[in-house]
Amino acid sequence: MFQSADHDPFAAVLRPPPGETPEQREEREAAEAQALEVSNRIDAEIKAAKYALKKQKKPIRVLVLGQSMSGKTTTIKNFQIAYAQKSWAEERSSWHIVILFNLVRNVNTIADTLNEETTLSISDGRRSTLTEWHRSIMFRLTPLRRIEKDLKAFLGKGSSEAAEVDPPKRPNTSSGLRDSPSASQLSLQDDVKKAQEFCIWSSSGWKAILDQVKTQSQGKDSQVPRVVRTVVTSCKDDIWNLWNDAVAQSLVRAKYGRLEETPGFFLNDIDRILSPDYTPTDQDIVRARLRTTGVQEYRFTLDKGTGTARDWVMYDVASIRTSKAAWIPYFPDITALIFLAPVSSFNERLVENPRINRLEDTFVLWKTVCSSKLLSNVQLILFLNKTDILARKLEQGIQVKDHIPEFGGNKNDFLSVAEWFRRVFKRLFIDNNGPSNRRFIAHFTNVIDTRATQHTLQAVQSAILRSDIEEAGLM
Ligand SMILES: Nc1nc2c(ncn2[C@@H]2O[C@H](COP(=O)(O)OP(=O)(O)OP(=O)(O)O)[C@@H](O)[C@H]2O)c(=O)[nH]1
Ligand SMILES: [Mg+2]
Repeated sequence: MFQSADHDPFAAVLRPPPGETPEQREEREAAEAQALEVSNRIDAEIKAAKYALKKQKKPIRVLVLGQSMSGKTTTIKNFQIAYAQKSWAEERSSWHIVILFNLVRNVNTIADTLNEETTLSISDGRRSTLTEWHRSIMFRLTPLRRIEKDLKAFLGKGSSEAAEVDPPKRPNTSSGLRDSPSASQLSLQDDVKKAQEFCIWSSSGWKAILDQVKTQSQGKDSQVPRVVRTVVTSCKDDIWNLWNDAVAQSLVRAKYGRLEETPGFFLNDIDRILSPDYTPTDQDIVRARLRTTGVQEYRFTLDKGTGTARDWVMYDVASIRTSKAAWIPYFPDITALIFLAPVSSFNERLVENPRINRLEDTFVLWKTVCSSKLLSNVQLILFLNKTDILARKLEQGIQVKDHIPEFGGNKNDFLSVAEWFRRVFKRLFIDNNGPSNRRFIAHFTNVIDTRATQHTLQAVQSAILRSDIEEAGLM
């Protein structure tokens, strides 16, 4: 209800005193102005102190580690979906060209297999399983060779797999990495030399590549995405017919197993991807494949669930295979390490060294991480990843014991196998953890399932924050 000035206590206080002389008025106004100035100064000081405090609050640093193709970058994409929606939305359309590149590679992989069959049949002196129909389709698909080459040039290093390129070499850069190891780490000097490659390459992360795509799409190379779309669209029927041909499928299966389960496979989505109004979905983006080279740094502000915002820096550490942990001293102040173990790889061999089983290689890397004294205060979080592919392989009857003899006569169903793998990782953790009192934390994941992964990330966030608080001695 309206109150008259007579009943308003503030109006009463602020009203000039009755009978105030002009001198008294001047004096009063000067005092009021001074009081206002002091109040403004205090406000500014509080603001500056708050800002300094915020700046002082160190970000939480998380290493993401695992062999090539284990799902490190895909895990970080999930963090971006959860905590950096704006930049995720901005990048969405740029993924289109990466997805087209993946699709073109799928087609050329099939064409390579068919070419091989032609060569082999000639050298074996037998009749090829291919017909004139195959040959004419392959002829019409030859422009896709040139398209793949152009796209590789357009997208840069990340578009070639590790086996296709020389190991990266570059001088060290800054961005949160230590310039040189401390005195206590001098024994690692030799390894450190080899670790030159573990520097942050701002030029090869997916963000840098997408920025480049954006810039090039506006500049002189702007015709590349348009030409790619036009050429691929003109080949669409041939691509679809070839992919659905029984002879081609059996040759591809004999060489690669199920091509549709390999990373960056988009042939079954060709209609959708080539439709004029196509925009990549979250699912398409997490399935797209771009290799990471060197070490990439990603920053997020995480505030969901905790009430207070906190900056996180995540390092996507690619190209790590060495069991000598030369790279460790380069990452100071790490709170947690997310380790990606692709459990579906139990029947695969390393591309770089076909004598080594991929999962056994992961066991070795995990052991190195668990036993590292430099990481002894770092909370380890294990993602037993690619469980969807593991389940499919076991359903197809692939026997774990044929590839990992220690598995022996255990049951070959998903639950038994997954639990057996978890126990192996846990045993390696316990045996190599030393005096550290950190807990064993493991999650079964399929990081291309963005919904399920969001739940895992919440648990991961809580575990990491808890570890950060414990380290600060607040618990
Ligand atoms: N089906 C399935 N695919 C996955 C999963 N995790 C990752 N992928 C796919 O596997 C491919 C490789 O994943 P990345 O995240 O690029 O692997 P990475 O560890 O970053 O590999 P590098 O950059 O070579 O070190 C991508 O095409 C992903 O979509 C998973 O849990 N299930
Ligand atoms: Mg990567």
